[in-house]
Formats: sequence, C-alpha cells, structure tokens
Amino acid sequence: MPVSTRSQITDSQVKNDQRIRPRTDQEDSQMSRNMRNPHHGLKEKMKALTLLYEQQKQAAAATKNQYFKPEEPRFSTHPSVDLLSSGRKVEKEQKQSNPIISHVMRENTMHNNSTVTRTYVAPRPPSVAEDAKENVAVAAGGDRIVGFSYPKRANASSTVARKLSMGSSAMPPHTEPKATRRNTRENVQELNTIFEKVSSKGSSGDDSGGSRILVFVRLRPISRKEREAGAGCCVKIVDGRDVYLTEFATDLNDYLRLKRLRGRHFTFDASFADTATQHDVYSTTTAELVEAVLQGRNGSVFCYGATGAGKTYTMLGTIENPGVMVLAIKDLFSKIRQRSFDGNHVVHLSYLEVYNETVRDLLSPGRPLVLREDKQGIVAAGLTQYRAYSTDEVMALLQQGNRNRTTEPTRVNETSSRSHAILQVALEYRVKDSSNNIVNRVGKLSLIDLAGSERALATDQRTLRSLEGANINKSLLALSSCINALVEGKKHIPYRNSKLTQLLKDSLGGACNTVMIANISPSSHSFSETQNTLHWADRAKEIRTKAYDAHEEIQVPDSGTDQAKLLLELQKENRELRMRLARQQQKLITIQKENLAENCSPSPSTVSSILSPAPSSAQLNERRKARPSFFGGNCFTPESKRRGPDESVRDLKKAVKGLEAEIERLKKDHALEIKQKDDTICELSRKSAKPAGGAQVGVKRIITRASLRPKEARDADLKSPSHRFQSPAPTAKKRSFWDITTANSPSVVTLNGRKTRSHVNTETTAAPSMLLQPGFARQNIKH
Ligand SMILES: Nc1ncnc2c1ncn2[C@@H]1O[C@H](COP(=O)(O)OP(=O)(O)OP(=O)(O)O)[C@@H](O)[C@H]1O
Repeated sequence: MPVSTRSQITDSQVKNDQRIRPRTDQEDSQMSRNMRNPHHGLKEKMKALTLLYEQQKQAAAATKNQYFKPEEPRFSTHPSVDLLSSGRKVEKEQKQSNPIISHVMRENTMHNNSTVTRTYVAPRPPSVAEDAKENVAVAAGGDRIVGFSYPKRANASSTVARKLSMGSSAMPPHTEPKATRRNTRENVQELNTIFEKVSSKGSSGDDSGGSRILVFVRLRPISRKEREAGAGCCVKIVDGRDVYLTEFATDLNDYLRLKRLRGRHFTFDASFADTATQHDVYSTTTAELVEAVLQGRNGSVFCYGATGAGKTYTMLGTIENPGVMVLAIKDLFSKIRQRSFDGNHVVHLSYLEVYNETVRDLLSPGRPLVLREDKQGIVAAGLTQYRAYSTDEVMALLQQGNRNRTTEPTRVNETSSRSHAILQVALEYRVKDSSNNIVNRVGKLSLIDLAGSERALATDQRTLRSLEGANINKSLLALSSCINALVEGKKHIPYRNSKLTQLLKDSLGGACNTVMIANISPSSHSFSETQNTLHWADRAKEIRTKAYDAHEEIQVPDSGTDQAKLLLELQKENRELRMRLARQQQKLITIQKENLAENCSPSPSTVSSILSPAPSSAQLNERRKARPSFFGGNCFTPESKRRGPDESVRDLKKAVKGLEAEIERLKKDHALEIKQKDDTICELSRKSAKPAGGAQVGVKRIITRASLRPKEARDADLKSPSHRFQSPAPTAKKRSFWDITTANSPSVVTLNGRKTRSHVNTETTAAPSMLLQPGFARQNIKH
C-alpha cells in the first residue's frame, strides 16, 4: 500500500505549487475550443483535460490549505501562548488533519488515484488493540494525506469546509456525503456552490430563520486506570462524523456489523477521535463563533457529558494544551487587534458557577446571585463584569475564577467539577449605520462547562457529594426537558425548572449561534453514560435557535448611551418602588379597617394591640384567621359568591352605611372630648394664675399621673384595674376609641377625674391637644 512520507509530501507540494497558476482567459477559450472540436488531436484534448484537472486540484488544494494554514500570531506573554505558538506545537498540529477536511480530501484523491500521487490508504477493519490508533487513521488521516497549499482561496475554502462539517442545507448531517460518490469536478463544483450560498447568507448560514445547534462529539483517550480495570473501548469514530457504539469490544472488528447495530450509530456535524488536538476542536467548533461575535452576534459553546468524559479538558484544558475558552479569548483579542487600534472595542468578562442551584460569582465570590430577566435576557444581578484589555488579563481572571470553582475528587474523576461554569465574554463596539448614526453593537460569547451527569454510584456516597450529584442531575434533567420541548416545537419551554436552563435560555432558544460538544469516554464500563450522552447530543441536533433580527439592534445615540441606560434603570426602579408603596398602603388600609371593626366591640386586649408597635405580617395573618375581617362575612367568602353579585352589593352597602354611622358617632364623641379637655385646660390655667399653697409662679412643674390622681382613685387602681377605664365625662355613650387610647396610655395624667396625655405643664399656657389626629382636625370641632 503506497503511503506518502513527509518528504514526498513536500516534494509533491512544491511541484504542485509550481504547476498551479491561475488560468488566463485566452487559455480558457482555447481549452473549451479544444474540448468541443472533434477534429482536434488527442494530444490537445489531453492537454485540455490536464489543465482542467489542475484546476480542480487547485480548488481541492485550497480546501486542504485551510487546515494547513499556519496559525495566526498569538500574544506571547502567557506561558501557554508561548507553548502554543512554538514551532513544536505548530508542527504537531499540522500533523493532525482536520477530520472533515481529510475526509473530503481523501475521497477526492481516492476517485482520482490513477492520476494523483498515491496518497490514499484503503481502510481496513481495525483491531481492538489498535482502537485509539485506528481512530486517528480513519478519522484524522494523519500524515497519509497530501498537504496541498494554495493560499488564494484559503479563507473561502475554510468556510466551505466548515459548512460541510456542519451539515448545511446542501449536505444534511444525516445523509451520506454525496461527495464520496462523485468525481473531483463535481465535488469542487459543489464546494463552490456551497461556498457561494454560505457567503451570501452570512455566518448564521441559514436563510430559513435561525440556525441549527451544531453538535460535535469528542472522544477522550482511554485512561490507564480504565485499562487496568479491564475496560475495553466501546466507541469507534468513522469518517470524522459517524460514531459507532457497541457494548462488546470484539464487535469493533466487524465493520459491517457495526452498521447493523440498532440505535448505536450516530452521525454528528463532526466527531473528534481521541487524538484530536485542542486546536482541532477549537478551529472546527468555536473559531467561527468568535468571528460572529465580532459582528455583534451571540454565540454559545457548551460541553455536555458524563463525569470524567473530558468536558473541562475541552473547555479549559491545561497549560500545555489550552482548551476552547483560552483559545477563543486569544483568538478574539488577536482579531480585535487586527481590526482596530483605536480602542473602539471594549471587552467585558464575567465568570459564574451554578452550584447546588445557587449562582455564584467566580471572579468576586460572595453572596449567591439572583437571576432576573430584563431586556437583554436572563442576567445574574450583581455579577461582576470585568473590563479586560489583554489576553493576559483575561487569563489571570480565568485562573482566579477557576480557583474559586467548586471541584471535588470523586471515584470517577480526581478533579470533578461539581458546578456548571459559564464564562461570558461581551464585546461592545461602535459602528456607523446606513444613516450615519453611531450605533452600539454587542456580541456575546458564552463558554459553558457543565458539571458531569452521573449515577449516584459513580460518585461517593457522602451526603454532600450525593446532594451535589442530585442537583447536577436535576439541572441536567431540566436541560433535557428543554431540549425535548424545543425539538418538539412546544410553546412552553420549561426554562424556569433550574438555574442552569434559565441561564442557557438564550443559548438554546434565543438569537444565538450555539455549539454543543458532547464529550464521551471510550471505556466499556461507561457504556450507558456514553449512550445517554450520544442520545441527547443526537436530539440536540434538531434544535433551531432564533434568527437574528437586524432591527433588534439598540440604536441609542452614542453620546447618551449611558444616560439612556441609567434613565431606563431608574424608571424601572421607580415603578417598582411605586408598586411597593401601593402594596404597603393597601396593607395599612386593611389594618385600619380591622382596627375600626374591632372598635365596635373593644376589649382590653384590642386596645393594647392598637397601641403596641405595628404587628408583623404573621401576627396579622393569625389575627385574621381568628377574627373575620370587617368585610369578611359580606362578599368575599365563598358563601357570598354563591349568593350572587346583587346580594353581595346590598350587603356591602349595608356594611358601608354601618361604617359611616360608626364614624359619625366617633367624630361626635371625639368632638365632645376635645371640648371637655379644652374646658379643663382653661380651668387649669385659671387655677395656675392664682397659685395655692406657696407654689412658685413661673416654675415648671412636672405633673405625674400618680401625683395628680385622687388618693381614692390610686387605691382603687391597686384594687381593680377596671377602674382605670371609667369614663371621666358624665356621658351615657359608649367609650370611644380615643377614650381607650388615652386611658391606656402610659403617660396619662388625671385631671378633674379625666385622663389626658402627659406633657410639660406650664403654669401659664395651655398645651396643645395631643389628640389631634388625621381626620379629626381641631377646626372641625364646633364649640
Ligand atoms: N482529550 C483528552 N486528552 C487527554 N486527556 C483527557 C482528554 N479528555 C479528558 N482527559 C483527561 O480525563 C480526565 C477527566 O477529564 P475532565 O476533568 O475534563 O472530565 P469532566 O468531564 O470535566 O468531568 P467532571 O464532569 O467530573 O468535571 C482528566 O484527567 C483529563 O486530563
């Protein structure tokens, strides 16, 4: 079997590069004349054919070039960046082919193997022992594919290749790629058509409104621990898209049987074998979202999978192999630098975790955060938004956040994440619209590392761990319910079932480009978890997010952006405060009504309750239960409802009349009391004008209740408290509310057998009445 070596690749590449050059118009017309003219010699036809072939090869090379394109220069201050940009790293990454591209290329070369340098290795059924190795060989292709390089169409082809990998409308993910059954020319034509479609539609890549969630699968390498425990490999990735899952490791040899296994074959937008690099994963799954964020769109990437399946590795990675979060941020800053040097772009960063159904700020830990919905969607109130100026700064923040993240060793994973972590990068910039107004655009990228779904047995049985596990499973179950509802096109999506789904609302059902990376373990011991993950990933493929609405853009004049925001906030707060005030007033009215009702049949306990500080709502409720409210018996009971509205209205009117009569009576009582009190004050003033018993004129004298009360009365007080409530006025009326309050007041003085409030009694002037209360104004009193 001919296998190309690296030196061969370089040689052939150089030759190809020399041969390939853009065809001139003259050559074009000459070629078509030669092709059409039957009298032309075989030599000319061959020449034309060779030219055509070279053209096709050139297009194919462009596709390949996307993968072999040298990495963009990164910032080099961070250690991980240094490693990433080092020659060793680049070389390593170049060795790993993009599964999708390699697939297309392999097929292209396969159909032309008579003319192209023999670079294709025919697939053979893999042996169990070679699982990992075979996954690379089949899915990635490695060094076996010739690396063409033709810089002209690099960008275009990269988009095409990605769209191919994403199963665009031209190539749905569930169908066998047509490219495999065609010749190179057709493939190239198809690629061009797709490219044109894609470029005309923009990054959402769909004109039918919204875009489908793109689902990728990543298989992690089998661990030593798993091997030692006797686990075999139960997953096989074929053609960079198909995932075969089998319970029996031996079945992996039977390539045909693999296809026949029911329910164990899945196809995704792309599937990464266990040797795929972090960069492969990033460039295929997330790079395009970063580009979209720079155009003011929202993007989300979330990793889903069982515990220990490699989610955190994919999202965060290690210092040597940084994950999607790190690569995305570096890419974002690199692209911002390329675009603008005027500081027009502002990057804000937030990092939170959902642990045991509470939301916590990872950048400045403190109290749990509350989720609320506003114009921008669901937001965590009070979440720190750091303004970041460089990649290094972001890396430092990320590290800080990760230190605060809840991780615990479990039986399955030494560093198991016990929380869902969401890193959000918001990019804000200003552009001029068609009418030359400066508008603000915000693109947000959410990178989500979910906690692992797990069986109770998979983790420790300790209470806290199992509680965490239960909460993790609960939120993931809520996520599954949302996925189901979205797929089934239900109107109500149960986002509110968990904090996680609330936070993912925009990613799942909003205007957002969403990518799901399902992480799976190859271990046969994790078969059911892997199957479960693949099932949900397969389901998620059907979710369509909302289309972007160009008019959704907030077009606030630049100078007033902040003020406008502030104004909106203040207006909202004002509305809320008004509502609270109205509620409080309502409460107060209810309490007053109750008190008024109690006044009709007063008792010492009611009196003390009126004078005591405002009761708590619980106390009030209790009281309400004990005594029906004034209106309780009239119209708000189920009984009154049965009686019909007319009778209820009649009852109500009766009640109102009763109340009015009561108020009138109270007013009269009060007026009388005021009059009596004034008389007393006048009398007192007269007496004090002629002091008796050597009392000094002009000296203030504190009059206490005890000193002023007649001796008999004092004695009587001791004997029976009921005497205290004897009305001082010779009136046959029932005691009024004010009688009671004044009588029970701790600072009441007894004057001429009447009780009044205590005050500093000047010997010359009469003190103003303390009884003046709202609604009982003094001027209303008729003397
Ligand atoms: N692609 C990979 N290549 C090499 N090692 C990997 C890969 N994926 C995962 N691992 C290793 O597997 C182990 C478990 O991975 P990781 O912690 O990312 O799992 P997880 O899905 O985040 O688990 P949990 O949900 O419990 O947090 C780690 O030691 C990690 O280094």
